[in-house]
This record gives sequence, C-alpha cells and structure tokens, in this order.
Amino acid sequence: MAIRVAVQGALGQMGREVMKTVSNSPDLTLVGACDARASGEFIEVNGKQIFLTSDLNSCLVNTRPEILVDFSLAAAVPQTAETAARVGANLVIGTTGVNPQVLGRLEALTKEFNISVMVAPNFALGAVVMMQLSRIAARYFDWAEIIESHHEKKIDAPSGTAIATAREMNAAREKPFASIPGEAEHKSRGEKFYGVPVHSVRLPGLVAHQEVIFGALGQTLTIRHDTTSRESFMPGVLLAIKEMAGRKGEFIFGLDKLLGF
Ligand SMILES: NC(=O)C1=CN([C@@H]2O[C@H](COP(=O)(O)OP(=O)(O)OC[C@H]3O[C@@H](n4cnc5c(N)ncnc54)[C@H](OP(=O)(O)O)[C@@H]3O)[C@@H](O)[C@H]2O)C=CC1
Ligand SMILES: O=C(O)C1=N[C@H](C(=O)O)C[C@H](O)C1
Repeated sequence: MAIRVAVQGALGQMGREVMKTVSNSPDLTLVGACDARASGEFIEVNGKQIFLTSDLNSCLVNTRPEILVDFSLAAAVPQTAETAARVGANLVIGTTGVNPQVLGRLEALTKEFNISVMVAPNFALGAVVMMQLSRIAARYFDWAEIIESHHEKKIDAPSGTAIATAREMNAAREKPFASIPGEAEHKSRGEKFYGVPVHSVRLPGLVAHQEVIFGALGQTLTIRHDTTSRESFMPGVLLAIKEMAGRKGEFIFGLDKLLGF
C-alpha cells in the first residue's frame, strides 16, 4: 500500500518540490498540504487536487498521513512536531536552524507518543558524502574553516549543514582545532562552531554550496559540494519517507544514518 504523506511549508521552494516528487512516486500518496500562507484552497499537483490549509491539526486529522514532511521555519518546528505527534504521524524534518533544546524535545516526543522523527540538515547525497569526507580529513588536519554560500532568501545563518559538519569534524578529533591567538577580535574571521570558523555568503544566483578547507604545512585540502537545483534533495527525501514509514519510537539525525555510513 502507498505511504500517505503530508507536507508542511508546502508553498515554499522545498515544499513545492517535495509535493511534486511525492505525487510522482508510485509508492507514495500526497494526501495533505499545509502552509502559513494558505487560505484554505485547493491546489493542483500533477493533475490532482490537494487541499491546502494553514491549520495543520485539521490537515492531519482529516488526511491521516503516515509521514509529515516539514520544510518550513525553525520557529514553527516545535508546534508542528507536537501537532503531528498527537495524531501519530511520523516526521521527516528538513528545516534548519532548529536548536539543540528543540532537537531534545523532538527526541522526547518519539518516546511519549511512540512516533519516529528524522531530522536531516541536508538531503543531497553529495552533501552527505562531503560531510563524511570532512569527518575523515578532520582527523589528520589541525586547521580547518568552512565557507557556506546560499541564495539571498535563506533566513538562517550559518546553514544547518555547516553547523552539523563542524560538529562532526570536531567529534572526529582527539583535540580541538588550532586557532590564531586574538582572532575573536576580528569579526571577519567568521563565527566559530565547535572550534571551526564558519563564513556565510548570501547572494542571488546561488542555491546551496559548501567548502570545507583544511590546512597543514605546505598544503591545503578542499572538499566542496554544490547544489545547483533543489531536485538534488529529492532522492534523499524519498529515501527518508520510505525508511521512516512504519518505524516507532526512533529519533534519527542525519541522512548518513539511513545510508549506512
Ligand atoms: N534539509 C535539507 O536538505 C534542506 C533544508 N532546507 C531548509 O528548509 C527550510 C525551508 O526552505 P525553503 O523551502 O527554501 O524556504 P521557503 O521560505 O521558500 O519556504 C518555507 C515555507 O514555510 C512557510 N512557513 C513559515 N512558517 C510556517 C508555519 N508556522 N507553518 C507553516 N508554514 C510556514 C513559509 O511561509 P512564509 O513565506 O509566509 O513565511 C514558506 O511558504 C529552511 O529551513 C531551509 O534551510 C532547504 C533546502 C534543503
Ligand atoms: O536553505 C537552503 O537552501 C538550504 N538549507 C540547508 C542548510 O541550511 O544546510 C541545506 C542546503 O544547504 C540548502
């Protein structure tokens, strides 16, 4: 039987792409769509009429999805998750900027309501590989910096991918990354996350890009990933939907966990 899927943030750049992808997938059925901007109208997705509402609770109660996919706003995630948990929908969350306290609450919801939640800062396979390679390189280089570049409409900074990359690079090491004494006085040195300076660029013309630059005596190593279209995220989103359907009481952070890295 096809997996029933609803989308939160349905009118956004990612939400629209996810609705198209889900409705094109023979194993999935798009049953509901929710967005803060909706005013209770039907929208056409691949020839099918889907009811779009700003009332997530009524959307979920009426459509009973197995999975709610969320690409919306970090500030909205706690309420979205509580609402989904109360109707027993599992969550696949791609929204970034979600703080560790909220992640803790999401994990608690999996136990309280016996639902499963997956949060992934990046669903593009290449980005997941970039993070894995950065984890490996972090063991051998004492110096590292991250430059992440995105479209000018991105609200959060730095990107969720950059924060997760820095955290995992730091966790892969036995000692902190090296730094320059007094560098905190210079804003242009970026903001440090887990000891790694992160620099955020926002420009029209960009989609999503990240460079992780490692340095050592007489050499640098650059690991770079470029997203040129939001289609890049869709295979990862589909994998997450299929993997998370039917799971109970699990909390998973990162697509790498589903790829067996
Ligand atoms: N994990 C991944 O692989 C990826 C993650 N992202 C993340 O996904 C999120 C969305 O990105 P993107 O689609 O580009 O952003 P958009 O701003 O295009 O879309 C977000 C949508 O969510 C709506 N929204 C805002 N608040 C709420 C709410 N309380 N309830 C319901 N809907 C709401 C917005 O409405 P309004 O415009 O009126 O605020 C908008 O329609 C971001 O956090 C981004 O970083 C993006 C790409 C890939
Ligand atoms: O907002 C975006 O566009 C993206 N956000 C995610 C992030 O913050 O890491 C993933 C990707 O970089 C695109």
